[in-house]
Amino acid sequence: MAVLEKGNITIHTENIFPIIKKSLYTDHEIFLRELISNSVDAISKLKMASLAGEVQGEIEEPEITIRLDQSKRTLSVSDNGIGMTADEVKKYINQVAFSSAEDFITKYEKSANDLIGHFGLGFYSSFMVAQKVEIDTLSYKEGAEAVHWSCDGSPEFELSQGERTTVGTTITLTLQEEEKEYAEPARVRQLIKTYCDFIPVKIKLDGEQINKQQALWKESPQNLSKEDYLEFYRYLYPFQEDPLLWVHLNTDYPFLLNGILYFPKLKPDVDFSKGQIKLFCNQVFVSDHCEEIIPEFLMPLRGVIDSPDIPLNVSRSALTNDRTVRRIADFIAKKIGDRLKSLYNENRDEYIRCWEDVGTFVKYGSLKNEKFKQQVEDLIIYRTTYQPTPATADTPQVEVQKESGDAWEEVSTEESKTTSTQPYTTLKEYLDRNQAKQEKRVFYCSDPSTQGTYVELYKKQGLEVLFLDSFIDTNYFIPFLEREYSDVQFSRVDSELDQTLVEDDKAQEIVDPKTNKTRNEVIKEIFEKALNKPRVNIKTQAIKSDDPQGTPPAMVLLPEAMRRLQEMTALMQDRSMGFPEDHVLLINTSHPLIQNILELNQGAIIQGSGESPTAEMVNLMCQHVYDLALMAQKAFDAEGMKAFVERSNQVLTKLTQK
Ligand SMILES: Nc1ncnc2c1ncn2[C@@H]1O[C@H](COP(=O)(O)OP(=O)(O)OP(=O)(O)O)[C@@H](O)[C@H]1O
Repeated sequence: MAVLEKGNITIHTENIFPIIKKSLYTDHEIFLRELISNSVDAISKLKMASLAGEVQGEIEEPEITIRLDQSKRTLSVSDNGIGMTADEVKKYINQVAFSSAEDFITKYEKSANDLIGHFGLGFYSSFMVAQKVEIDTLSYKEGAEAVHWSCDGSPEFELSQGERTTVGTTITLTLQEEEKEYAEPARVRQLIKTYCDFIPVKIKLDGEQINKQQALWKESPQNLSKEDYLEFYRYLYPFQEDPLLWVHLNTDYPFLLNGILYFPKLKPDVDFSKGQIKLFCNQVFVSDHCEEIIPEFLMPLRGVIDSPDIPLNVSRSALTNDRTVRRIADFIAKKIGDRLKSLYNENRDEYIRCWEDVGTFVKYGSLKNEKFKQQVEDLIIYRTTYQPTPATADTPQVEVQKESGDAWEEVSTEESKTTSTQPYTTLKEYLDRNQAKQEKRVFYCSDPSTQGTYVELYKKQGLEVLFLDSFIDTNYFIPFLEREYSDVQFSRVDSELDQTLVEDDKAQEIVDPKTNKTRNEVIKEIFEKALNKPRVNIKTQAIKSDDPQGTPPAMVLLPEAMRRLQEMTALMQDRSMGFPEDHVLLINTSHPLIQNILELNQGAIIQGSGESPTAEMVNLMCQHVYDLALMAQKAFDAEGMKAFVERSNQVLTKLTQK
């Protein structure tokens, strides 16, 4: 075999190999992905040359073959791509690759950990696992001669005449002893499945094709069915619930990007910081972590993004600041917003069905990203007590933007086809509808289980209440809404009773001629005396109702400003907020029970003794009324519960005494 050239690789490669081997790549296995990517490139280059009429005759069906020999510890990757001439080997392997490797090393020597850890050295990453690398190649060019190149990891290479007879390239690695696993068929199959499953060229091992998947994101959405998208999701995320909806991304300007992003059903402990989107580059798997590419608020999404325009051989911090990456992030966010808009506008029932999960995501996105907020602010809906009748139900008009090449699909179930029973509204609709009655006030409920009584009361009086009862609502979204709608007052249903709920007809009626005290004053005094709790602010109001028996005799209120101060203090001290001792006890003077207590108390006064059985009964009743009101707020501790049970028994005994 004639040696064409023997020489030293000119750059300071003594420094390169130890670094390649040790510090740059934590995952040695990626060498195989690099070799296969090069083969795919070579195959597509040959195809292009053929289309340009540069290749004589038909080209073979593209194919990559992997051969393993465990006894010789070799692995080879063969392709029937474009091949290389001796000059090209000199240019692309000896010079270009080494010089780019040197640039690379110079740049990252000091901060090897700052590397994205993928791509960059391409072909030379083979030296992470090989003690010797050989290239056998024959160019497609007319008259080209086969070339053999070999390098044992030292700065010396050898270029000689080769024996290859078919166009293409074979790279053969003689593996280092500690890397011999890469000659095992099972290990190689697993690597191909991870990195190269979606590659559009057949990869064969032992005569069998080992990459099988169709890269669905590269297909035209028009040719895909709902089942195709679901199947693909199930393949990517096995044993997970089906996604709620998805968006197929397709653009080639100003950057090339394809992908399919799915909205999964959110788990309550969703961690917004960890992404599960898979990043591909030309159908080769790159990473499960695209935190630098995807805006944080899109992290709950799943699926695939494939873009050769995402720079992969730069540091993570450089990636975050990269202009194209920022544009890609904006593009994705916009597409997600468009997707939600179209669903909102075209299938509101379906939108509502997904809202519980999608809503958290949309609200979080609005908090995090101003542009996204502007896009979705009219799409944020709230569960409401309002019951629209078909005649008055107004469907808000939302402009829909559509671009060709995008396809929207969603999972529709049988139940979603029936009209939703839970009414939802936007804030704008709420404000418009209630302008006359409530002006610019929004009543909301943050916990239906403890504020149910209050919600009922508002509802009966025709006041509309919104439910802002998710974790994100109470902790972040309500303050956000208050900032956004600074002219609107948001009050929780248990913060105070709206004036429309009370009547003051009887309030000023004098009931004690001796002292000239009004009915309300007397009731207040009775409770103050019976409860003896200076931190509880007792108020008296008559709740308006056609059926006073149906209203609560008393309610515990937590005025908005006071409650927030307490919440904030608790948050700052990093403790959960117990039920505040300072609160308002509102006595509903129109309730028959309060009326009875008043009359009972008057009887006790006539007897002239505070210690009389009647007076004692009044005390017990007042405490009981207070406890029942607390109970509606779930504000009982163990002590309180014990006292309540004991007193209940006492009251029942007294009532049943002959
Ligand atoms: N199987 C192959 N067939 C033909 N040419 C090849 C093959 N493998 C490598 N080459 C040539 O060698 C060059 C250097 O390859 P290398 O993998 O180092 O870098 P790259 O592919 O250009 O970039 P990347 O860093 O993205 O891998 C390629 O650009 C190509 O011209």
